[in-house]
Amino acid sequence: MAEYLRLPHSLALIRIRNPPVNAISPAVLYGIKEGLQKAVSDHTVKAIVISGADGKFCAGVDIHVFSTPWSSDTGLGDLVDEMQRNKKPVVAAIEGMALGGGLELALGSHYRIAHVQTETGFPEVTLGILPGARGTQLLPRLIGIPAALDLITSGRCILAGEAFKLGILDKVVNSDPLEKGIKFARTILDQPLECRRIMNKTVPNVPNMDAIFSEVFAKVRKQYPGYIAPETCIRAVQASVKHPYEVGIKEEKELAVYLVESGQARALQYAFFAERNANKWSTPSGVSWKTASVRPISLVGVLGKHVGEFLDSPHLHMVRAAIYLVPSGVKFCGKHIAVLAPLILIQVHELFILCVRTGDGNFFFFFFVVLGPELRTYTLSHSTSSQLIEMENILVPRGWGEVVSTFLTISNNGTMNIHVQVLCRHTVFSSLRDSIYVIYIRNFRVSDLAGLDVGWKGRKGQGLTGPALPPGTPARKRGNIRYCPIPDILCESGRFGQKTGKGWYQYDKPLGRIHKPDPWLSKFLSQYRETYHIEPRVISQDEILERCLYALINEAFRILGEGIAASPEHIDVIYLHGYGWPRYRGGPMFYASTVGLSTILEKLQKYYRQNPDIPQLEPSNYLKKLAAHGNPPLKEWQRLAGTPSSKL
Ligand SMILES: CCCCCCCC/C=C\C/C=C/C(=O)SCCNC(=O)CCNC(=O)[C@H](O)C(C)(C)COP(=O)(O)OP(=O)(O)OC[C@H]1O[C@@H](n2cnc3c(N)ncnc32)[C@H](O)[C@@H]1OP(=O)(O)O
Repeated sequence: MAEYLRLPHSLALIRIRNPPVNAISPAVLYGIKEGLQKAVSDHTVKAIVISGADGKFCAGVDIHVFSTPWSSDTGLGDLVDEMQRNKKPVVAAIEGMALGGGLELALGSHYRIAHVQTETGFPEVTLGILPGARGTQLLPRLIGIPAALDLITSGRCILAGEAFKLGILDKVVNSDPLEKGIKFARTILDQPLECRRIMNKTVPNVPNMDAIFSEVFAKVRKQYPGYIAPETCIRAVQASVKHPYEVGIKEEKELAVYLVESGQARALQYAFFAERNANKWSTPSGVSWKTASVRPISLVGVLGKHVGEFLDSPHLHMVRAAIYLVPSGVKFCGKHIAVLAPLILIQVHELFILCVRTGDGNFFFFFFVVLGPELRTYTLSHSTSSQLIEMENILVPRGWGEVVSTFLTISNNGTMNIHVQVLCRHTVFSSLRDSIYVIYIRNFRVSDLAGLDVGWKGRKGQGLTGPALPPGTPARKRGNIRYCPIPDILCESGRFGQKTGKGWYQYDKPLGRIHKPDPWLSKFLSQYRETYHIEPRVISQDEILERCLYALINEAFRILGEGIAASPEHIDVIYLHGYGWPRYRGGPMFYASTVGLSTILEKLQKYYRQNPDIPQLEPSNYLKKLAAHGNPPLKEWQRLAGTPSSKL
C-alpha cells in the first residue's frame, strides 16, 4: 500500500509501504494513484513528495505479478505519465534503492533527490523483461542513448554518485533524503514544470546513432547468447529515437508484452526466487541460515596454475591441481578467484566443500555446506562464503558428490554413450551447441580442466579399470552395465587434459587454455567403433538432446526422492551456478516442468527399453509418482510425491 500524509507548508507526502522492499503490488499502485488524486484535488497542497518506508524507496514491480493477469496492464506506465503531467511538482526522495518500476516512478517525478548510498538501475533485463513502464522512453531522453543502452541492457545497478553524474538524479545527499526532499519541495512550489517533464524532451542527438545501435546489438549477442531480452531492450530504446513519445510508449508496451509472455521471462523470474529460496536452507537438526554466523578467515586459497601438494581430501581432487594458499586479504587476483582457506585447512567434510568449473576460460566456484557429525557443535558459516565471492550456498548432505559429481558423470556418460555411436562426433557437438545442452560440451572442458587422471584414479580405485580389473572383463561392460572405457584409454595415452595439453581437446600448450577439436580423437573414435563393431548411425538431434538431458533430469528426481536435495529449486540453483546451465531455461527441474513430466517419463521409458544396460535411463520412482499426477506445478511436487526422509 501507500500512505498519504498531509504535511505543513502546503506539502503532501505519499509513502510506499510494502515490506520487505516496497515492491509495487496492485495495492501499492492503487495507493500511489489515490494519494496523487488526493493531493491534486486538495487546493491547499502545492507540491508532493514521494518516498518509501523503512529506508527503501522501491525495488520495482512485485515480480510475482508477472505470472498473474495483472501483468497484462499494470497501469504503472500510465501513472508515470500522470505524475509527469501533474501541475503540482512531484519530488522523489529516494533512499535504499530505486530499481525497475521504482526508478520509473522516480523518472515520473519532476525532481529526484537521493541518499548517497542509494542503488538505482533497471534490472528488468535480468528477469527477462524490459523497463516497460516508460523506462525505455524516458531514460534515453534524460541521459542520452549510449548511457541508457548501457544501463538497460546490462541491468547493472549504480550508486547515487554515478547516477548523479549521468544526470538521473538532481541531488545526492548524505543525510535523510526525505527531510531534504521536503525542504527542497518548499523552494519550488511555484516553479514552471514544463522543462522538468522528461516526456517532453527529445533524445539528445549523437552523430553516429546507427553505428551505436549496431555495436550494441553485436555486443549483447556475443555477451548474452540465446537471451531475447537484451536485444528487445535495444529495440525499445531505438523506438525512443525513431518515434515521438506517444508512439514510443506503444512500441515499448508491445515489446514488453512479448517478453513478459516468453518462456525466458518465466525461467529467469523463477531463478530469481529459486536462489533466494535455496539460500534459506535449514536442517532437520535445526541448523539454518538464520542461525549461521560468520567464521573468521585466516587464509584464502586462490585458484591458479600452481599445484598445491598439501590437500589430501578426496573431496578436493577436482580442485587440487589448481589451488595454493596465499595470505588472507587477497580476494581477486587477475582471473583468479579467492576461496576460503578455513575450508581447506580444517577437515573439509566438517564444514564446506567446494567445486570448480570453467566456462569460457573463466573459473567459477560454488560451495556446499556439508553436514558432518561435528556440525552440531559448530555454527555454520553461511555468510562468509557467499558474501566473499558473491556465490550461492546450497545445503547438501555429506557425500556431496551425490549431487555434484553424479550429475557430472551422468552428463558425461550420456554424451559419451551417444558420441561413440554417431558417425561424426561433431554431430553431437553441433546438435548441442545452439541449445541448452551446451553444458554438455562444457563438461568435456571441465573434465579437461580438472584432469582426466582424477576420474581415472577413482575408477581404478573402484576396480572398474586398471590392474584390479578381473581378467576377461569385457571392455564395454561392467556387470550388466554399459561401460565407456574411452576416458581410461585417453589417460593411458597420456592425455590428462589441459595440464598435458591434450585430453578431449587439444590445447595450445600444456596448461594452455586455448582449445580446439583434436583430429586424433576423431580418428581414435572411428578405430574404436571398428574394434567394437559399433555401427555408426545417424542419431536425430532430438534423440541426442533427450537422452543427454532426460537422464540428468531423471537423476535429479532420484536425488529429490531420496531426500538428498532439499527441493527442486536447490537442484536448479546448483545447475545455474555450478554448471553454467543457461539461466533463461531456469534449471533442469524448471525445464522438466515446462516439457511436461509425462513426456519425460515416456521418453525415458522408450530409451531405457532400447538401452537396458544404461541404468541412468531407467525412470526414477519419484518421477513416476509425479507423472501420475499429470504435470503438476513444480511448487507442488514435494507435497504430491510425499516428502522423503531428509538426508540433510
Ligand atoms: C502481458 C504483459 C504486459 C506488459 C506490461 C508492462 C510490463 C513491465 C512493467 C513494468 C516494468 C517494471 C518492471 C519491474 O520493476 S521488475 C522488478 C525490477 N526490480 C528488480 O529486479 C529488483 C529485484 N530485487 C533485488 O535485486 C534485490 O532483492 C534487492 C536489491 C531489492 C534487495 O536485495 P537483498 O537485500 O539482498 O534482499 P533479497 O534479494 O533477499 O530480497 C529480499 C526479499 O525481497 C523480495 N524481493 C526483492 N525484490 C522484489 C521484487 N521486485 N518483487 C517481489 N519480491 C522482491 C525477495 O524475493 C526477498 O523475499 P524473501 O525471499 O521472501 O525474503
